[in-house]
Amino acid sequence: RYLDYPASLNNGSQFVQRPKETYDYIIVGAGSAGSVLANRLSEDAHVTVLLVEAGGDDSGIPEISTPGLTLALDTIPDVARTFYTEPMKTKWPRGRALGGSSSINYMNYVRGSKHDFDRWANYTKDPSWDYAHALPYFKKSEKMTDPELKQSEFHGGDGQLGVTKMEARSSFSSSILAGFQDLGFIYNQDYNGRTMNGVGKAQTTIENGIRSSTARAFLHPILNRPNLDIMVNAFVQKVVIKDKHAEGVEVIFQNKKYVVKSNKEIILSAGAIQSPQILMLSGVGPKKHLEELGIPVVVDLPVGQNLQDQVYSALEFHIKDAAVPSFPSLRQWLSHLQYKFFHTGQLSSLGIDIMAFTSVSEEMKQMGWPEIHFIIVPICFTSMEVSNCWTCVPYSTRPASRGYIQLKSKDPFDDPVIVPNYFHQKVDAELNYEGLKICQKLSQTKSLKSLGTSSYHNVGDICKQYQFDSQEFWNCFIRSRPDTVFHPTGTCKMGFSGDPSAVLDSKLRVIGIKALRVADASVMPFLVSGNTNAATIMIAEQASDFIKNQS
Ligand SMILES: Cc1cc2nc3c(=O)[nH]c(=O)nc-3n(C[C@H](O)[C@H](O)[C@H](O)COP(=O)(O)OP(=O)(O)OC[C@H]3O[C@@H](n4cnc5c(N)ncnc54)[C@H](O)[C@@H]3O)c2cc1C
Repeated sequence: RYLDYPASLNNGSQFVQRPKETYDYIIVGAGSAGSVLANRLSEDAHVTVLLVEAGGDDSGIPEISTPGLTLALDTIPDVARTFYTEPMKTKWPRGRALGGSSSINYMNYVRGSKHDFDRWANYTKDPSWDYAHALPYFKKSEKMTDPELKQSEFHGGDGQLGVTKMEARSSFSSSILAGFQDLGFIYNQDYNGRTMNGVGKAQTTIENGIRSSTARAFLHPILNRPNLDIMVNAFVQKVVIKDKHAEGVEVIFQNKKYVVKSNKEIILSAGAIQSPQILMLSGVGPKKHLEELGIPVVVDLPVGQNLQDQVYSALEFHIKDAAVPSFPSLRQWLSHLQYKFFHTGQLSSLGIDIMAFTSVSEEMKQMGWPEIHFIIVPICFTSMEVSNCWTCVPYSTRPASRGYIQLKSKDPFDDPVIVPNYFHQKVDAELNYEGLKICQKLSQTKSLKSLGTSSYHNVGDICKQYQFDSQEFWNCFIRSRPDTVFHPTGTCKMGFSGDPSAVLDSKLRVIGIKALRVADASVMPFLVSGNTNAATIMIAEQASDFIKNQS
């Protein structure tokens, strides 16, 4: 079966063609977390590190490096692997190249609230995860380029990950900024600072107009480190565990199977879908489920449970003045030239310039812990209309619904079963409804009206059995078209000692197995109040120190 596995991205000579028999550390997956771990662990010249990535080299693919071409990534074969949820077929792409999902994501740099990290620390009973301990790790990896924010106590300027603060350059962006303020949102100049609530300019993982994926930030500068081997187009099918000790990994590479051993530790960073899949294929997972598939059980753990993902139903609006200038050929040509020579202009960003956060309940308002995140996109998704249309995406930041991931079969190349249970908890739909009402009001503000924002673009024929604009109507609307914010997490959850729902201890060690950790988005016990790339990078920074300090 593995002979069919696609390997079409570049497999350049700087990558390993034949792995050594043994390394000190083996990292599975070169995504947001794995790239950081590879960099930090190989800083010590006395240890050897192998990084194994299922996808290929990310360099030389303009759709990855050029922020304005992100949506065109859909047309590039093999930079992503697309999974589908059940029972509703929502598309879940995951990056499959160096940089993983950070090579295909929308580059919003949102860390989450300090309350999110304090919640992790309270839950795991481990202060390493509280905000006071997390903040230095966020700052460590960050290379903030905004001169004002760079001076702030909340930001770092000397790290690897380029972060830029967007400008409200177009009349559309400045109208959105003003529109939220018309609704009473305060202007917040840094949602990654003291508080998240309010409206402000987006921060993005872009440096000098180029996507700062974790591959570009953490791997490209160290490709020549002699103690770091990187295998691309190499697929790990399981961890070899003997006497509850992780000894090595089985890797499929160029149609051959290799068993590579580790002297110290194996770290799974294959993401929230594939880290639990690899664990289950290795015999670590829910006993009954593994037995049904005939997989010998090594440790009975709730792997794949606790799946959390943010979900939304968005509203799209027509607009008279184009949100994104349309691309007649001359303009397109100039835009490409401008980008080629200066890395500026329309192609240097994805056009998401403004973000807003709000709380609904009085308690959350007092705490400043946002319950809804608004992402404003200057195009319409349902029709991919790039002009005269904009989208308001409101999503509940900390959904209460929980789903799960299970194996479909023993075949490592089979997609797992993904059941997100979107809107199973009523409160998630209620918050989406609150968000949609704010989107409606936003479209009616003086600032948006002056641009000619008019009727809805995506309401159409849907839910016609209900009176338009009634709560029943919106309830039906929300449930009939849920879409992912692309933030699956929690499927290898860390927990407190004795926690029956945990897969990992609070230092990210797989419970009951020696020399095996997980470090990626799957370890989060609860979603953060925003996007997940920054928090995943922070997790990898912490994990690197746990490993170096042998804690
Ligand atoms: C379309 C999209 C838009 C997003 N937008 C944003 C955004 O704007 N801001 C934000 O903060 N977050 C965003 N995210 C989410 C964010 O990018 C992810 O949460 C984050 O990248 C997850 O990091 P990770 O290390 O857990 O996994 P990944 O980055 O997905 O890395 C996993 C890696 O492991 C590799 N792998 C998997 N299985 C194997 C195997 N068996 N053998 C070898 N290698 C394997 C994969 O190929 C991949 O490279 C977005 C995600 C997507 C998909």
